[in-house]
Parts: sequence; structure tokens; C-alpha cells
Amino acid sequence: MKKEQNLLRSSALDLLVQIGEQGGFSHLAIDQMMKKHDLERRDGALLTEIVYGTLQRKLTLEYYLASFIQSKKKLDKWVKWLLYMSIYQMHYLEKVPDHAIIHESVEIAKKRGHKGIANFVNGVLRSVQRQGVPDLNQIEDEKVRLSVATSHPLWLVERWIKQYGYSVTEAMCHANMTNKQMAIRVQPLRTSREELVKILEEDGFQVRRSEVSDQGILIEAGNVLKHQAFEDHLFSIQDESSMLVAEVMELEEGMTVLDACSAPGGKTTHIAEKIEDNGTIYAYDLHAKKAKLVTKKAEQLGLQSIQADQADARELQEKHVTETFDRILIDAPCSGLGVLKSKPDIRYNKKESDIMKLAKIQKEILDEVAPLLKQDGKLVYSTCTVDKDENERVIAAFLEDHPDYQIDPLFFDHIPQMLRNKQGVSEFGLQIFPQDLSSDGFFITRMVKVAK
Ligand SMILES: C[S@@+](CC[C@H](N)C(=O)[O-])C[C@H]1O[C@@H](n2cnc3c(N)ncnc32)[C@H](O)[C@@H]1O
Repeated sequence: MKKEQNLLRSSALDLLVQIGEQGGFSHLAIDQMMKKHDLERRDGALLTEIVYGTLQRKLTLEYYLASFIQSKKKLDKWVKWLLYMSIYQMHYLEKVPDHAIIHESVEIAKKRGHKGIANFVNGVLRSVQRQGVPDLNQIEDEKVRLSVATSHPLWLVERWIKQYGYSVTEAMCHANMTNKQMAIRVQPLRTSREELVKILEEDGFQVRRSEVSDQGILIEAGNVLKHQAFEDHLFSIQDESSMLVAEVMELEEGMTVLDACSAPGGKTTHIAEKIEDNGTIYAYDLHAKKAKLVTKKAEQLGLQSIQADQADARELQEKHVTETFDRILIDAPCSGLGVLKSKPDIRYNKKESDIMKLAKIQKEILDEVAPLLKQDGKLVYSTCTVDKDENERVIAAFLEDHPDYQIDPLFFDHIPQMLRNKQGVSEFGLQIFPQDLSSDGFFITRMVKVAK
């Protein structure tokens, strides 16, 4: 048992050093680590909790640690992460007593380093145990306090305050520290939402019907990934705010649709379901490997109307003639600042300078596909980020350059009631903040092509 606990924490440290420095938190990385060390299923939950929780609270833990070490002391990366994860467990987890956490950490330090490092780790953690962590209310500057308390880099907090004001930013930072709701989307050509709700409830699941999509089911309790209906591909896993994208496209049977940035195909398959798999969806992605994931997902769900291929969305005029499509979706590559609930590391690895680079690509993609839409056709633009430079301002610049496009006034009728009174509705579309639903932050808008 003791050996297992040590292996578990040592594996957590390996993951933290890797993800903490390079990014890429995923349950897949955790599963792979469990397989590599032959860890038991029940250890997976604790491993996930330690890795996810430590990453999510990195800046808070850095602040806590700073009060226990001399400011000039240079720590090896693994020692730093070992201390973060130990303080995380001592302060936030109640399951394991402090003395056991300290013991395990000192053992790891001995094995990876030497006796001197082990003594240092022991000394720091004993001080944390004796004194407790410092009170964050002592931080006078409210922006710095919000940044440290919710572990968001200061540049991001300041940027959001400038764009959305303090109270929206504060709510957003706190919402990013919560877990999002598991949501699934029924494949309606295989079963109905009511039928699936019935099956799941009979099997002991607690579920709610989504108000955002009539295909959506929110899972309150139970692991749907282990249910036979998942094996049978009766539904897809999809976040609730992401479901709204295809919902606002006003899709009909027989349509020709372009999905310019489609992998891994969550929205492409939703579009295919909404046109009842009758029509054609050209789905592209910059990376050939990723485009194959779209084909695979379509096959799993039994959808035939999707043609997935590799292409740069900035070169699609080479592949299609002008005014081909009834609908176009650009679910653009973005900074991902709306998905911090499930990918806590994104906030540390993104740089402010990345945002303008992405905004340039987003505008280039929009400019390229604009001529491909039929007159009266509709173009939906979405991102899973919260940033005006990638959302409202990209759209404003596009509209300025394309007088044949305008925001579709009918788009606003599709916004679910529960989101209408939130702060995210503007003349350029809908910003869903992470605090609006128990879901990701998203930006969605719809434009219509009118006569010049
Ligand atoms: C937000 S993700 C799309 C998610 C997808 N629509 C879904 O719902 O599953 C953006 C995608 O754009 C792709 N991408 C990035 N740059 C691109 C480009 N220039 N042309 C086409 N695809 C691009 C990325 O590889 C990524 O898969």
C-alpha cells in the first residue's frame, strides 16, 4: 500500500513537471501514466485530483511557497512542483493526513535528489504544517489578489478587467475554479432524447434536459463513459455551450455546408445530425491527422454526409467555387481562454502576444471563405475564448471590409432565454462567459450575406 502511494505521488510529479512546463493537461495523459505504472483504477481519481488541483492552483501555491523560502533560492523544476503538490494536498485535500504527505514527499526527494534536498523539502513542509499558509486578504491590490487567489496570470486579469470590468472578471476567474457539467448530445437518427433519458434514469443516472439544445442531456450523477449507450454511439460527449453553435445555424435537410476548421468533428457531426444526414458537409482541418478524426467520428455515429479532408482554411477558394454553400461554420483556432475549467494549464502557457497572432489568422480565414457563401446564406463564427480581440473586434473588422455581410438580426432569436439577460450579448454576437452556464466560455455570432 505504502509503495503504491509513493508510486502514485511520484507519477503525479512526473505529470506535473511535464504538463506544468509544456502544457497539454488531459485525462488521456493521466490514463497513460496509470497504465505505465500499472496503477489501480481507484488510484486514478486521486492522481487526477492531485495533478489537476495543483495545476489549477499553481499561482496560489507559488505565492504560498514564497513565504517559506528565501526569495533568491533557485529551485530545480521538480523540487518546485513537488512542493506545490505537497502544499496543495496539505491545504486543499482532507483525505490524507499532513504527516503522511510530508513523509511521501521527503521519500520522493531522497530518491530523485539527495539527502540535502530531502532535508530542505522536509523543513519547508514542516513549516507549512506549523504555520499554515498566508492569508490572501493581506494582498492589498485587488487585481493582484484576484490573480493570486484564483491562479490567473496578472496580465490576463488586467486584460479582462479592461475589456469586461471588474465584477465580470471576478466572476469569471472564480467560475474557472469550478468543475463543469458533463454534457452529452443524443444522435437523434439513432434514438431520441426522451428514450435516452429513460434508459439512463432506469440505470440510476441523474440527468437534466439541456435548455440550450434539444439534443443535449446534462449528467448530474453517474459515469456515462461506462454505459453501453456510449459504446453503441447513441450519443457524443459535447459541452453545452459548444452545442449552441450548430443550434444557431438554422440548418435544413439537403443543405451544402462548409465547416472550415472541423477537427475533431464535434460540431461537424452535430451539423450532419441536424440536416438529418441528407446534404453535404465539407469538413476541413489544417492537420491531416486531425481531419481523419472527423471521418472516424462520422463513421462511429453512422453519418455519411460528411466529407473530411486536410486543407488550410485560408486557401479554400482553390477548392470551391464562389457561392457554393448554404451555410458556413468557422469554429476558429483561438487562445482557448474559455475552457480553463477543463484545461487549467492553458492560462500559464498562453502569452498576451499570441492573441493578436490568432486574431490575424481568424480574420484571414473569414476573408477567404466569405465569397464561398451563397447570397442569403449564413456564416457562423465561433471561438472557445473570452477575448474581444479574437471575437467582437475580428467580426467588426470583417464587417468593415465586407459590405455584403451583416450580423443576422434573427440570430438573436436563437439565444436561449437563460443567456439573454447576461452581459455577453452585444451588437456583434453572444459572448458566453464561464459563469453563465456550468460549461465553457464561448463566442458565437451569425452573419448573413446580403445583396451589395
Ligand atoms: C476550435 S478547433 C475546432 C473544433 C471543432 N470544430 C469541433 O467542434 O470539434 C479549431 C481547429 O482549427 C484547426 N486549424 C487551425 N488553423 C487552421 C487553418 N488555417 N485552417 C484549417 N484549420 C485550422 C485546428 O487544427 C483545430 O482542430
